[in-house]
Amino acid sequence: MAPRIGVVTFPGSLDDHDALRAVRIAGAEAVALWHGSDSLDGVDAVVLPGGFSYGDYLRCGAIARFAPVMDEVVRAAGAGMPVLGICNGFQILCEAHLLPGALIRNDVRTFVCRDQGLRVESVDTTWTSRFEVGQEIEIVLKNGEGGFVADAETVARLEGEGRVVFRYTGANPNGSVNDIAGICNERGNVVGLMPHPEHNVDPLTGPSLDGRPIFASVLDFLGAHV
Ligand SMILES: NC(=O)CC[C@H](N)C(=O)O
Repeated sequence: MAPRIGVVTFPGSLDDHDALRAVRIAGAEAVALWHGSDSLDGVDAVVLPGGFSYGDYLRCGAIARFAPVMDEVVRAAGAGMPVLGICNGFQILCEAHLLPGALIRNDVRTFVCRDQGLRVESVDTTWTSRFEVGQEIEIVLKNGEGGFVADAETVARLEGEGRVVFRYTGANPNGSVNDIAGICNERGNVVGLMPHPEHNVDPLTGPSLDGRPIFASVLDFLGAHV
């Protein structure tokens, strides 16, 4: 039986359908989950998609973090379930304290939308095992609040423990400390990144298929563990 991967829709989610599609393209069963639910419907992994949950009011992800479904996401993440937060999903993971640090307004003070070069820094996560360390990839970046910040001690710990998963290449697009584009938790089952791998899975829309290994990696993991 194919692993079941859930994608949570919050009011204001934008990229939930693309995430569901990316999951299907990878070969998993895609399960739509709802923010108001207190159940993860027995899924094997969860994606928090991009968008503008609750209209980005207060701060991106600050209200979504209190959605009923998040209690289950936090519990499942603690039990080792793979959880991926894409852009607004990354912001929600930080607000929920599943990942450290915060995402603040881009230093350029404008929304940034472009194809972004990234370097894969860690393949020791549930979502990146299919990449090579140092691999250069291209993934869509589109957000207004993508600047990753954390206190110096936290940044040093992330760097020292190999928990920086992706780094921007070329000019830093948003002021993220150390060019950080994505990080993981200590166990490597929770990953958050600002770029959108779910938009880079189809040759029709391109420009690359570099998002595919993210979803293939978790399928490898689930194939071995479910
Ligand atoms: N693409 C997104 O998920 C955007 C996230 C958030 N609304 C921002 O602008 O930063």
